[in-house]
Amino acid sequence: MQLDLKEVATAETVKEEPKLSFSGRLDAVSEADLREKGFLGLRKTKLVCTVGPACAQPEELEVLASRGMNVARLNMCHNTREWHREVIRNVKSLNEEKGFNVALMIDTEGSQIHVIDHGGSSSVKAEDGSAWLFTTEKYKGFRPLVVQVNYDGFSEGIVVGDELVVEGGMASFKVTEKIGKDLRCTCIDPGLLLPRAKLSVWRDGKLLDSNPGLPTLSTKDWADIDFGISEGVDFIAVSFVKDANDIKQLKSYLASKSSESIRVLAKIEGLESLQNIEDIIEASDGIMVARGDLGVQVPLEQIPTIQEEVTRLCRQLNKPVIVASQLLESMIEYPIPTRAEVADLSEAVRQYTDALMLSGESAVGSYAEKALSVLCMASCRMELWSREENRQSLLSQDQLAVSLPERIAEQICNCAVDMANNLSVDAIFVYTKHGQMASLLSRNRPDAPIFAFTDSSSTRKGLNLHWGVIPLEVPLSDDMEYNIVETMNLMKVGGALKSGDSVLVVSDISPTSAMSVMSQSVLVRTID
Ligand SMILES: Nc1ncnc2c1ncn2[C@@H]1O[C@H](COP(=O)(O)OP(=O)(O)O)[C@@H](O)[C@H]1O
Ligand SMILES: C=C(OP(=O)(O)O)C(=O)O
Ligand SMILES: [K+]
Ligand SMILES: [Mg+2]
Repeated sequence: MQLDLKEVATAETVKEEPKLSFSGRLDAVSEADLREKGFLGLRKTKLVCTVGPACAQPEELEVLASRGMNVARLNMCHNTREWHREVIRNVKSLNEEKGFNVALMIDTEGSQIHVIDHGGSSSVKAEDGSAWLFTTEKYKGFRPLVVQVNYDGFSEGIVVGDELVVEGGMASFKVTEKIGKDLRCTCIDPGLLLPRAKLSVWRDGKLLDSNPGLPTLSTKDWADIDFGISEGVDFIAVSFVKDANDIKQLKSYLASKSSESIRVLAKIEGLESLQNIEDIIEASDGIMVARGDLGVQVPLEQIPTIQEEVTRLCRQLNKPVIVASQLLESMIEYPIPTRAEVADLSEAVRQYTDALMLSGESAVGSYAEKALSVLCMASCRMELWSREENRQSLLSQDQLAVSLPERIAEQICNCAVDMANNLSVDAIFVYTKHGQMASLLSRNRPDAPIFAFTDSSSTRKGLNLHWGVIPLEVPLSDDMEYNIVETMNLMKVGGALKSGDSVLVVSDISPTSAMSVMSQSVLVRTID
């Protein structure tokens, strides 16, 4: 259906509505990218950066934001709440003053067992056959051959003969004696002990659940969550999720605090989370494949297939997924990545992950900006290749929805993307309240970018994690014609839409009952 835009724009039926506000403008980065590279040049894969001492100053955050950071992650394992508060406020000021749209994520510490900073040099070598004491005693300073462990109950359930493995294999120790809560051990696999290195316990080649009594969310985590609510973050990533109840519990807490708009992400980093993976994905608003701790709990050679399977399941169940940890680890120290790192992150992009994440590369590394541009360039290159190879046509998508209105929305989005690809439209516009149709369009990984117009600031921030979606906040009217004309004008003013461009339009802003079938629409417009 081809419509004459000029005719629509001058039609008398157009109501007087408030003009689109400043926030309705395209974010500064998409606008610049669009001008430089055009619609098809826009990056689809989203980028998450962990903020640490190396990038926390406003100027440093601005560099990351202008280079494409979509989400700033704060790892609550480290530093003080005051420090994190300052970062959150700096990011929000940047958004307001410089027109960025960076969302904020806090990541809980969770109940993990790790080595306490030993106060010595940044790493300590454990020699083969050397005798060590793992203790819960609290002391300051460095003692040779003693390792301080953070959790008082860490040795419960551990017996003589068990193995303590540091960071998934940096070093291993055999338990030779239990002395109260402490363990005497012999190093059987020499290596390095880094500050805060994580510990796992193995018996007869099998991982033990060494902290069965510990809740997924500790008292400190709940305090950090309250902090996140009061600072108005957009995402909470929950570490060491065991089952769907962990997520449901947090979501009902958020609802009780009228903060249900905060999205809850489940981090897949333990054996139990893998056993309950489908339920966890269904209960959460998104997933992080946390390969760091996953590598402590499962043999490393299983991680690639777990990543691919979790990524596939997330798209199937229409939840955004982040592939995280060690993507460009060598860039913490060096200005260029290894070829293997580029191959690894490109593989995640080829699997159509929604987002990639930097950890130490941005938090403590010397080359955060360079690492981010490696992610940008490698993602764009792989996205282009996937388009040219027509890889999305290989994607099989089983039906997701159950109720009739949901099935209709899903079918509209599947067909709309098919149509957009076949017609080679320049852009897809979707008008959306809660982001549902924007995510259903994204799920199909279309060639054209999806501009999602919403009147909810939390929907806008939430959509920051979805592949190929550029969210904008605008006042929406019940009059669809008005919305279309205003947003087309908005995009024309910024120079994003030009004469001859074609746009496919989808909407879910009418009531979402079966009665709304008629008002959910797909149409294609050519700009004159
Ligand atoms: N807010 C922070 N303050 C200080 N250091 C941080 C902060 N966030 C991250 N880091 C540092 O960056 C490293 C990588 O971050 P991340 O992968 O999130 O943590 P972890 O190593 O605990 O899994 C951390 O080990 C820590 O040294
Ligand atoms: C992202 C991860 O979690 P964290 O950095 O909090 O340990 C991970 O383990 O890969
Ligand atoms: K964490
Ligand atoms: Mg982890």
